[in-house]
Parts: sequence; C-alpha cells; structure tokens
Amino acid sequence: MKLYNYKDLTQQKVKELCSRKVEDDNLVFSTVKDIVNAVKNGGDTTLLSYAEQFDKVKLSSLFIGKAELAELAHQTPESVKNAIDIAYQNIYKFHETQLQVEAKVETMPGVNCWRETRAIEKVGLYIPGGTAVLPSTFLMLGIPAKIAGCKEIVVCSPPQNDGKINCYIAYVSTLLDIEKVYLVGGAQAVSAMAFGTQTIPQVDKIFGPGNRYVTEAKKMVQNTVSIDMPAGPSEVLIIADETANAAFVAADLLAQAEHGSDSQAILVSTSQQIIEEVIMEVEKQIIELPRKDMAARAMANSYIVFAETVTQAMDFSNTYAPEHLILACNDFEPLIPFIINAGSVFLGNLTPESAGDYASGTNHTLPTSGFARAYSGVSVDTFLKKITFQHLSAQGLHHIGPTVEVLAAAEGLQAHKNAITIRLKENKN
Ligand SMILES: NC(=O)c1ccc[n+]([C@@H]2O[C@H](COP(=O)([O-])OP(=O)(O)OC[C@H]3O[C@@H](n4cnc5c(N)ncnc54)[C@H](O)[C@@H]3O)[C@@H](O)[C@H]2O)c1
Ligand SMILES: N[C@H](CO)Cc1c[nH]c[nH+]1
Ligand SMILES: [Zn+2]
Repeated sequence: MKLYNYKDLTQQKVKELCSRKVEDDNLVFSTVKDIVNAVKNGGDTTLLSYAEQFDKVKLSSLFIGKAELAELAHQTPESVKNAIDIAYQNIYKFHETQLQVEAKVETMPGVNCWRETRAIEKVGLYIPGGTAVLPSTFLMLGIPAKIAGCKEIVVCSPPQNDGKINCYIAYVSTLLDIEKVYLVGGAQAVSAMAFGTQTIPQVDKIFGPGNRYVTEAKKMVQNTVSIDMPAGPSEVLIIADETANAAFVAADLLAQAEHGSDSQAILVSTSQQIIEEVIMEVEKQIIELPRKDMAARAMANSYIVFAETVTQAMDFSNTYAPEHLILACNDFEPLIPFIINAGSVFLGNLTPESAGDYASGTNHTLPTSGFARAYSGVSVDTFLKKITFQHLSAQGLHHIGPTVEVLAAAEGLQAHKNAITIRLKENKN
C-alpha cells in the first residue's frame, strides 16, 4: 500500500486519490451498453445466451418457483438458518421504525397541507452472486421492501453452474415469501428488470449492489426506471489514532478488500506507529485468506494517508466520501459532528464493519465511488414515494387567494390567476 503524507498532498492529488478511476472504465461502459441494448431487443433468448457466456450454464428455465425454492431451502444447515433468522430480526427491528406518519400542517387558516407515503408498486432486487453469493443482501433489500408494502417484488441473481441458486438464497426467499427468483445476473439482469422481457416483469425501481457491470447498467437505465443509488465495489476508510488496535484495523481493511479486486481499503492515521503495525498485520493476515489474490489486488489499489491531526483526517474522509467509515479510536464521540460524507459509520475499536454487513440491523446497501456525498444507503424510505396533498376550505380560499392572484399575474399566467378569481367570485363570504 502506498503511503502519503497529508500535508504534502496538492488539491489535484487529493482529487486523484478520491476518484476511484479504473483504467478500463470505458471498456466496462461499452460492454454494458451492448448488453443492455441486446437484452432490450432480444429478451429471454438473449438472457439465455448470456447465462451460457457469463455463468457457464445452459438454463432450461429463467426462474425458480416457490415450491422449488422451499425444497432448496431445506438444504440450509440449522446453524446458518439460525444466523439468518437473527439477522432478519435485527434488520427488521431497525427498519420498521423508519415508517413514520407526518403531521398535517395548516399553513394559513383553512389551508391544509400534508404528505402521505405510498409504496413503489413494482420493485426489482438484484442479489449479487458472481464471486460470492450474498444472501445478506437479499435480507437488506427484501426486508425494507416488505415493510414498505411493495406489491410486486422481482428478484434476480446469477445462477450457479447447476442452473439453480444456492440454498441460503432459497431460505431467505422463503422468509420473505418471494414467488420466484430469476436466474439472471450482471448488466443483463438490470436491463431485463428495466425494460421487461417475455418472462421477467418490468419494474418501477431497481435496487441492489453489484460489481462495475451491474452498477454501470443501473446508471444507464435511469431514463426508463428509477434506481436506489450507485452501489458498486465495496470500500472502507478507517481513521485510526494511537488508541487503535492495528490487528483489528488490518482485519477491517481486508474484510472489504476481499470483496473484489476493484474494492478499496483506505487507512488514514495520525500515528506513524499504528501505520507500521497495520502494514505488518495486513501482510500477516492476508496469507490466511481463501480470497487472498483478490484481496491483494484490492490492497494494491488502496493506500495509506498520514495526517498530523484528526481534523486533517476528517477532511480527507469527507472528500473521499467512503461507503463505510470506521473511527478506530477510543474518543470517537467528539468526531461525530464533523462527519459530512459517509454511507455508514462504525464507532470505536470494537465495532467491525462486518457487524453492519450482516446482522446488527443497519442496511449494507450503500453508495460507493463518492456518491455518499449525495445519496443515503437503502432504507424503507427508498421503497416509498411521498405524495403531497392539500385542501382549501372557503376560509382558506379567501386567505390564500389574493397572494396566488398577485403571483400568477407577476408571472404573466392569466389562467392560473383565473382559477382563483373564478372561485373567489362564487364564494364571496
Ligand atoms: N455497495 C454496496 O452496497 C455493496 C454491497 C454488497 C456487495 N457489493 C459489491 O458487489 C460486487 C459483487 O460482485 P460480483 O462480481 O461478485 O457479483 P455480481 O452479481 O455483482 O456480478 C456478477 C455478474 O457480472 C457479470 N460480469 C462479470 N464479468 C463480466 C464481464 N467481463 N463482462 C460483462 N459482464 C460481466 C456477469 O453477468 C456475472 O454474472 C462486489 O464488487 C462487492 O464489493 C457492494
Ligand atoms: N460489505 C458489503 C457492502 O459493501 C456488504 C456485504 C455482504 N456480505 C458481506 N459484506
Ligand atoms: Zn462486506
């Protein structure tokens, strides 16, 4: 991992370090464009041929139905079922508090305004399954969709090479009472849910994380459907002071690095000693990992920044806008108000990011590539629309009417003014 000293970094260098630029970005864009258009035009036939090309499987059906999902779910070992059940309960508990009814507001006597929420009717969930199958993502998307009350939940995930999905995904689908899981991955799944095919229904909004192909496809179909956010390759930024535990920090960096070679794991530290210890710990821990090659490539794509003060460290972090921010220090409370851009924050030396990835209750579908500057992670809100309502009584009409007439006249919009005047004439008292 390259080491930088914050005080030597020019603005241009900070921008470059925070850019997440990857050399073959243009290639990914053109590949995804071809896939998205091919599925839009070719439908199911194209999906079947992409399954052969990318997932190395000749599918006899593009989906697995409820009965077969229940059968597959039976293969889940009890220990994993129990862990999934606990994660389910915690995620449910945290998310159900997000459903809130807002108060009506009387802005003037007789002028009442309010908002009501409605669930987005047809939602599409993408569950990654390329290098690792992520049933945890199914929980993170399915639970808020159910709490919100979405009517139709379409689920896509890449097939295994036996043409099925793994039993954990099947188990989660039974918990969520899902009708079908479509055996489609990558940009082709996003295109199928955006435009619809003979088999896969078109949805109103697409949710879920994925690799660069999935994320690029989500960005590309936004003229047709809405998306939750760009939630691409995982990333973590750790701010560590001298009270950090180097072995814990190294474990947290590697936890995100093992997701894929285009992940990033950044350490920003005010302690030279912690930096040296973390480098040694990373070298020690990485060789034990089954996914060490992938993690090593991600670590090569990562770096360390030495900052003289915690303020400098926070400034760098806010510019980077990480998906996950870990404050590896004992005295984290005073730092919280200075966090401006981050997807999800993990406080103190005993709070690993893995807790949030799986089971503490918060959502792990989070904005990457700096999109934490403007997007929030998935929540129940992401599955809802808020519709505004208003009602004017006769008293309200008299109070608001003259103001609207003047403003409409000022904008030169006579018909707008008339809509008030005509009512005021008929409601003189
Ligand atoms: N930001 C978040 O909230 C979040 C959460 C979980 C996971 N993730 C990220 O999701 C990603 C999961 O990636 P994954 O690859 O394991 O699974 P994936 O399901 O996202 O992608 C697999 C699919 O990508 C397509 N693909 C692979 N190589 C291709 C190529 N050369 N050309 C065209 N298409 C290709 C194939 O269709 C394949 O089925 C990781 O990067 C992980 O870090 C992010
Ligand atoms: N860290 C991922 C989000 O970037 C979520 C995840 C799922 N499984 C393990 N981790
Ligand atoms: Zn993770």
